[in-house]
Amino acid sequence: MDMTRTALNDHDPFDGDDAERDAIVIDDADADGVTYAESRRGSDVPDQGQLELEERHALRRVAGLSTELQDVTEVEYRSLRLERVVLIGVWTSGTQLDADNSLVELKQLAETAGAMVLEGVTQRRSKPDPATYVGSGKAVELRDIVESTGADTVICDGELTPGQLRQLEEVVKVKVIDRTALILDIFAQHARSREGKAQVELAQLSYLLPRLRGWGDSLSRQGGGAGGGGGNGGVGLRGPGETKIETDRRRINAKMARLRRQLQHMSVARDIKRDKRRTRQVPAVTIAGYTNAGKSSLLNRLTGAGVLVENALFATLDPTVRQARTPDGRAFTLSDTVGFVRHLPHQLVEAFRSTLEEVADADLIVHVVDGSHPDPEQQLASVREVLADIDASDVPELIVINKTDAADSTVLKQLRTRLPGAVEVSARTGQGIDELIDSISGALPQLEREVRALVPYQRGDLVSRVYEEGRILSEKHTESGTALHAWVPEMLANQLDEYATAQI
Ligand SMILES: Nc1nc2c(ncn2[C@@H]2O[C@H](COP(=O)(O)OP(=O)(O)OP(=O)(O)O)[C@@H](O)[C@H]2O)c(=O)[nH]1
Ligand SMILES: [Mg+2]
Repeated sequence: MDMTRTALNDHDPFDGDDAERDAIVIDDADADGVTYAESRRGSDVPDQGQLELEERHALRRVAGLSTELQDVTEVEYRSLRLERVVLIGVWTSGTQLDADNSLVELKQLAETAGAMVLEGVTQRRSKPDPATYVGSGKAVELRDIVESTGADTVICDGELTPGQLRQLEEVVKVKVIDRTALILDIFAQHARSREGKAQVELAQLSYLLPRLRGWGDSLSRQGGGAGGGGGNGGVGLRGPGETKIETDRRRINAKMARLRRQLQHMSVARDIKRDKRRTRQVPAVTIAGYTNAGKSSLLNRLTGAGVLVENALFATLDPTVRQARTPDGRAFTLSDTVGFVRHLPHQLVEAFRSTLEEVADADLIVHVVDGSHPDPEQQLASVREVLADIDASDVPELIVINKTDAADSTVLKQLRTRLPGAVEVSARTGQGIDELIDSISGALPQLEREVRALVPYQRGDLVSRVYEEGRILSEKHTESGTALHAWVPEMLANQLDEYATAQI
C-alpha cells in the first residue's frame, strides 16, 4: 500500500529525443513521382509546420512573465503557469506497469504544457480518497516530496472534484491541478484558428464554472507574490467574496453563451463546405488516432501537406484537409485532426464536437496506432471509445500501425495477430506507404456506375468532373465531342445519361 516512486524515464519512448524535435517536417522527397503526391501544395505550405513550431516555442519562452488578471475568464489559462511539478497518481486497477504508463503519459502532458517534472509517485487504493484524492497519510508524504524538491505545483492523474483540489492544496501547500486542467491548458496553448480558440475557451469555462470557489481560493493564495508559497495565513480572507463569485459566474455564463453562438456560425460555414464536397462525391478519408501517433506525419508523407509535426501531445488541434489521389487517379480528401487521449476531458469532446463530427462523417477512418508505444492496444481502445462517443463506430476503419522503424518486434508481432488487416508503416522512413495507399484505395466506397458517353465540347465541365471524381477507362476526341468510357459516381452518371451512347 506504499507510495511507489515511479521511475519516469524507464520506458519513456521519447527520452533523449531532442534531435527528433528538430526533425519536424518529414522529408517528402521520397514521395516524388508517385501519383498520390500530385496533390496541390499551396504556396505557403512547405514550411508551415516549421513556422508554427518556432512560433509555439517562442511563445512558450515568455510564458513566465507575470501578468495581472484582467478578466476572470482568463483565470484558468493564466493560473496554470506550471514550472516545477510533482506528479501523483492513484492506481485503482490494472497492473503496476499500467499505472507507470499512465504516469509517463502524465509526464509527457506536463512537459508539453511547459513544465519540468521533478518526481512522480503513485499510490495503490481501491478508490481515490473523497477528501484529498490520495489518502491523508500519503498527502503528508506528498507534502514532504514537494518541500524537498522545491516544486510549485502538484498534478494529479485524474479529474478531481473542486473539494479534493482544495483540500489537497491545503495539505501540500502548493497549487494542485488535475489532468483535465492540464490537457485544457495544452489545448489553450496550441489552439491557432479562431474556431479552435473558441472551442478551447468554451471547454475551459465549462471546467471552471463549477470550480469557481476552489480556484478562487487557490488563486488568492498564489496572489501572495511571485516566487514563494507565502501568504498562506489569509486564505479565506483573501478569497473572492460571494458577490464576486456570483458576478464571475454570470460573466462566465454569458461568455459561454456567446462562444456557443460563434461556434455555431463557424460550424455552419464548415457544413456548407462539407456538403459541397459531398455533392461532388469525393470520398472523405480522415486520419484519426491517439495523440502523438504520427497522424500529421502520415498526412505529410501522403500529401506533402507540410503540417506541423512535433513530439508533443496535441500538436494538432485544427483539422487540415488535403486533396489526394489513388494510384488509379481517383480523388479523395484526406484530413488530419485532433488526437485523442485516454479519458479525453468531456468538456473538450463537447466543445470539439463539430470538429469531431467530421470524423464521424468520413467514408473511411485511417486509425493510426503508434507501434513503438509501450501499450498500443490501450491507445487503440481509448480511440475507439472516443469514436463511439461521437457516433463514428459505423465508419469503416483501416488500422495503420505506424513507427515500425522504432517499434519492438515482439510488440509488432502481437499487434499483427490481434489486428489482422492492419497496415504497417513508418511515416518517417516511408516504409509501407505504398501498401497503405493501396489499402486506402481499396477501402474507398465503390464507384457506382460504368458509363459510355459522347459529351459535347460545350460540356467540358462534365468531362473535368469525370477526371476529378471518376476513373477513365478510355477517352477519344471526336468531331461531335469527347467520347468517354468511365466509372463515375451515381450522381455524375445521371448527368452523363443525357449523352449516353453505346458506340464507345
Ligand atoms: N520513429 C518514428 N517517429 C515518428 C514516425 N512518425 C511520426 N513520428 C514522430 O512522432 C511524433 C509525433 O508525430 P506527429 O505527426 O506530430 O503526431 P500526431 O499524431 O499528429 O500528434 P498530435 O497532433 O500531437 O496528436 C513526432 O516526433 C514525429 O517525428 C515514424 O514513423 N517513426
Ligand atoms: Mg498532429
